[in-house]
Amino acid sequence: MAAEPPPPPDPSTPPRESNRIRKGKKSRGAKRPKRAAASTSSAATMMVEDPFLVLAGGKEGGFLELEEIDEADFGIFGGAVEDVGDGDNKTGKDQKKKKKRKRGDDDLAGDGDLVVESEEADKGEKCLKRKRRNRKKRKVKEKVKILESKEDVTDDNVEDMQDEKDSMEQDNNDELILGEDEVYAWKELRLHPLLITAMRRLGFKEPTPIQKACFPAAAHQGKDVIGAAETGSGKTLAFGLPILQRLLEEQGKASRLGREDENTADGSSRESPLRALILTPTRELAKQVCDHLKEATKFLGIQVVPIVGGLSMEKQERLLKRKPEIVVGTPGRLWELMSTGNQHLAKLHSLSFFVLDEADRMIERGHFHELQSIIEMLPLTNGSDEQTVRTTSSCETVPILQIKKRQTFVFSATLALSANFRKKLKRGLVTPKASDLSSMEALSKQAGMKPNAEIVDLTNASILPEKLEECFIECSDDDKDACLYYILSVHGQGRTIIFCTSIAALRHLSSILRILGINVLTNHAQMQQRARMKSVDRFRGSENSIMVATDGFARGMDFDDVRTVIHYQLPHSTDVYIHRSGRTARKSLAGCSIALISPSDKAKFYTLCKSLSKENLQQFPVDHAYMPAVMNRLNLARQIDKISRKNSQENASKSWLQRSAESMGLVLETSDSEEERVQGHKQRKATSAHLQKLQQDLSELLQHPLQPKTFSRRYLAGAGVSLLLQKQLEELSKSNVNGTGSANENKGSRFVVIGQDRIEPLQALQNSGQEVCVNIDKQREKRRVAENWRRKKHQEKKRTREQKRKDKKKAKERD
Ligand SMILES: Nc1ncnc2c1ncn2[C@@H]1O[C@H](COP(=O)(O)OP(=O)(O)OP(=O)(O)O)[C@@H](O)[C@H]1O
Repeated sequence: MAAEPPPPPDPSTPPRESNRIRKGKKSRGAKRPKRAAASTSSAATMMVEDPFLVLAGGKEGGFLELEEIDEADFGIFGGAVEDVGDGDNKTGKDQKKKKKRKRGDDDLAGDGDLVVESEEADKGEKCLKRKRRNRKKRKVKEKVKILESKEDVTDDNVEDMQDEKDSMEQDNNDELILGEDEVYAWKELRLHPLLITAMRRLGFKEPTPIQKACFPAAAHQGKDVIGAAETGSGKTLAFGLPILQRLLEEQGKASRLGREDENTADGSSRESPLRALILTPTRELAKQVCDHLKEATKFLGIQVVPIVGGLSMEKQERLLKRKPEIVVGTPGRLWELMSTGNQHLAKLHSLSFFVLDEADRMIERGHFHELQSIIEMLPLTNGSDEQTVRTTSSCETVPILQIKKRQTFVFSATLALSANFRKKLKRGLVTPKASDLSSMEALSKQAGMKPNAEIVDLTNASILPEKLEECFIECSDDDKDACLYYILSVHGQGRTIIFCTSIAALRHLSSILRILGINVLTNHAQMQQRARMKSVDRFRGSENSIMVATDGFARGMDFDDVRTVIHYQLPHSTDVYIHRSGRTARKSLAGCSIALISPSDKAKFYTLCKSLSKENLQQFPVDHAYMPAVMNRLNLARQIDKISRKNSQENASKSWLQRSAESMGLVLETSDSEEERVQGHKQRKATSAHLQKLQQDLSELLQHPLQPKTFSRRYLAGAGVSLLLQKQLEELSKSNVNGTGSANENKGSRFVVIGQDRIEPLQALQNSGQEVCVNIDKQREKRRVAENWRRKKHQEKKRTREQKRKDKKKAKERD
């Protein structure tokens, strides 16, 4: 097993660097992405004291404690727990601001000041309000939890709970982003009023095409749905909203019939049966779908819980005891709980929705057995449309509701159905064997898909996001690290995902990048589930975070504004490439996907381009002047990595030997002679000194921003001087005028480093990317034409030479 990556060489190492202005035309960067703008002015003021400060990278992401993750998952009202931490500090600041405002009023500040102050006052007030609300919500949640855990719920308690819920609803109204008349499109769909409010709160003005296409069939006509649309198109709510609509309609019916009161009085109001079971192929996706649905069900009193492997089973059993209506999980853990007789999961007769998300992935090897077992547990769906469920278990009463037949939703980013699938379904011709889940058709049929299912296929030839810009860099296998480091340190701005196909490559890469002072997160199948969830949360938490992940991360994960996706290794299939690239350019934002192509990747790459019908692709512009500096650092990092790995492997095997000996009650004796021991000691000392030296050298290099070979400290380029640079120059000249004349004393030896804001990969590509033909057939044709031309030329030359020789010979003979 590979050792854990070693820590970075020096904690003081600046995490990431910025370009510097240099002589020549390369100072592009006049256009800046919006997000960087906020930091510009503060960075400029920092520069005079410590020019390198402005070069420091982005802020670290919030590191969620496990308990926090758990709380966020399992909130009663379905909403994620809002950030109420460090409230004291912030409140303190707010109070200070308030005082300041008061003083400002008294001092009768100028107009501009007043505007700023009143804006601040508004902000402060909003902030306080939000905090009060959060505190209140927390209290309510705690109270509800306590009440629910009590076995004897009294009428008073129930009334209290209702009051608190009412006040939450009031809060809900306060949080609305959109006005009532802005959500006309949802009303047209006849979405439940409470869901419309939820959409207003989420700021979702209108349904996405897949939601619009699925909702009427699923919610109003009660049909099964097979849905396919590009990644990031809102598939979660496409199946989520019909589920919530029906649950809310049934709640409404029940309360109209006065049954809710009855149930509440006997304390079983929250003991609802399982109504929707959503299966996802990965744990991360399950958590994401769950969080997304929780967002939508906030204030609705519908519980959604995630059931995934890798987390405590006891805790999940406790969660299921709360009888959540919606369970989102992965087949493995769900089946584990079902097969051990979990009562809530066993009540599948009450199930109204069975959902398979990312179904194409689900049918890949690995999930077969559990998926098959779960599907076999499902009651048959061909009962009557309206069946009354009265089943009771020994200890619980299932509310008597008119439960319609179960609906099946199968969603995916790609749709691999035969042209006559619907006909086959209708005629009952899709008759998979009991164990056949190898295709979407067989899976859909086995899951109970009915013949009148709605098939919504919004995929088209190019299912990659519209605003995605794809490009590639041609390099040797060995240079992939260098290219990657170049992108991250020269351009790297914004959230980035680096995809590897193998865990070994991921480990190597993340270790090297960390040694180079780039703080990367990792996510792969051999990590502990909690660690994976933490890394996802940290990735979400910072807008400059970098994730190195394997393909498990490629599907369905939804992050705000991932700016760049880098394919360090090419995926094995076009499908995975689409999913990987689809992590960026979501929600109509632009994004960039860069593939690193080594000679051994070429054939695969051309096939991929062909299957995506791409004739030309842009080449990412790499400024080779940076490469010597990149290679310097990389060579040091590789040496450090090699030594550290060797050391940690030795330590691991030594401690294993010791542990084994101890467990057998043996004393470990070394067979080494005294001389060998001394020799070994000396060698270790020398290695450690060498390691230290390497680390020191690297950390010295990392203290300076990466410079191109042609960089001159004496001259500034006139063109393309960015706003940040202009401000820094202004500051610099001011500080010189203000009497820090000592700088002039020794002009030759002193220089000032000026931070240039970086341009992100997408912008670099747009500025100077070059289109290259990636159609292998065309390339072959071109090569053949060129070859023919060369051959012809060669023959022509040969003929001329021959002719000349003959002419000479003839001339000689004549003489
Ligand atoms: N109607 C809407 N309006 C605006 N944003 C929406 C709407 N519906 C969903 N979203 C947002 O779009 C993003 C993508 O949604 P979702 O994760 O459901 O996409 P997806 O199709 O499942 O993607 P993937 O195939 O990658 O899983 C989410 O952040 C979600 O909040």
